Amino acid sequence: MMPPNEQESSFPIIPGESRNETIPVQETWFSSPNHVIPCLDDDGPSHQSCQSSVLRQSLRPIILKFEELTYTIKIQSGKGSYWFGSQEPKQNRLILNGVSGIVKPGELLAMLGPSGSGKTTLVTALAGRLQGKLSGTVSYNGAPFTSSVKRRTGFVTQDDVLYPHLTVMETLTYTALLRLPKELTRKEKIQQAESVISDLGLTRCCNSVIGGGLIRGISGGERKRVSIGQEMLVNPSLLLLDEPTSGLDSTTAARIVATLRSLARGGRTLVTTIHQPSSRLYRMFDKVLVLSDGSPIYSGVSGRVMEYFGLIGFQPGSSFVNPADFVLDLANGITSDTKQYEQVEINGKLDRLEEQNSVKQSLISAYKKNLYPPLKEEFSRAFPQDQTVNMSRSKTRLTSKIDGQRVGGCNSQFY
Ligand SMILES: Nc1ncnc2c1ncn2[C@@H]1O[C@H](COP(=O)(O)OP(=O)(O)OP(=O)(O)O)[C@@H](O)[C@H]1O
Repeated sequence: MMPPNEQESSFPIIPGESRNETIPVQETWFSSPNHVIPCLDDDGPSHQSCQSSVLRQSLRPIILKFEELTYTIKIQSGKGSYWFGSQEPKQNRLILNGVSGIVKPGELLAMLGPSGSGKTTLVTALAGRLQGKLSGTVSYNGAPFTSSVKRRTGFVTQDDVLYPHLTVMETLTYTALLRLPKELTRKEKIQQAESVISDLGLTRCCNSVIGGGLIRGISGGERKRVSIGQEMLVNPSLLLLDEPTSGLDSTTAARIVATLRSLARGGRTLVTTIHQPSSRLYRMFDKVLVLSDGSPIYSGVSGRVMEYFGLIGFQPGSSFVNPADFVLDLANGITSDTKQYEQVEINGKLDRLEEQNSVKQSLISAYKKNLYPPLKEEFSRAFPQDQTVNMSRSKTRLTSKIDGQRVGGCNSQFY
């Protein structure tokens, strides 16, 4: 990890590009999104759920912190007989490479990246469910994953498992009866299920069967909302979701993300992976983490993503671009200069792979140089007593020139 130079701007200028050397960093560039105000008394969209003091008590704010997560798997080379097993030695494959971030109660973090970039692997690791060799640290309020954290964590996987013969109401009622604390009466548990059905807009289909396989049931979007509802029922303090909007129309997707944001504003910590959000969805995220082949290229406030990439020399082709499309292109190594990739494919020339890899590498280096040091400082501020992370308290400062004046201290609050 290269510490940025104290005296000069640490934003690299990409060689070969006519990029601006003066970096207009604003003082507020690293500040937290000021609209994020967790309110522990407001229970998000579910006002009825506030009725239960037991559930309200179960909401304990969780600061989720993950640092330098690296995950490697061993894979067979593919040579050899399928039936009798390969004689080739297994090879290591790096799935996550030095991924870090911090999410606080009241915030919604979206993980973006191309297919196969490691989003599901990362969210599974944060949910404490990843098998295999994971290095780095994940902490919940400065402590490791415990059964108490597990009880307060909800995880909505991409492939939900629901009983096809039960109705929506039955599914959520049975979940409530099974998962809610015994201090609640049966009536209160059923009320909680009804409240979640209403919050998630499932009233219209609450008596329809889930379906699946040969049984026709509720739609894919409704099914996804039932899965989210199952986790919402227990009022988790930390809610992790893998692709909650995949396969949904933009209105339903926006409704789900708005619900997630409301849940966050109610004092919860929300993390979701998302494949290709529209700009409407993107605006609802507080923070984003962008992965490229398992390595981070951005981790921070969502509203500053365009500014950051602009500062390191990557501008979008037009001023009206969806930030998500722009960062996904970058994560694939595609810049506005190399944007003629459609043409490239038509011509059958895929020899731009090398160029794309070099763009990815420069974005990964820029992240390490510019974003990781202030993030590391934020870690030490969030939990100075944290024993789970061995941090070097480097006094790195990002400095820049604005109109000839040196502006320092931008490391103060990236998050
Ligand atoms: N157990 C495993 N065995 C083999 N490959 C794996 C395993 N786990 C993850 N991978 C590989 O790791 C990479 C990241 O997978 P992951 O599912 O995390 O990506 P993703 O960003 O969520 O993709 P998508 O958006 O398509 O769901 C993929 O290339 C995947 O094939």
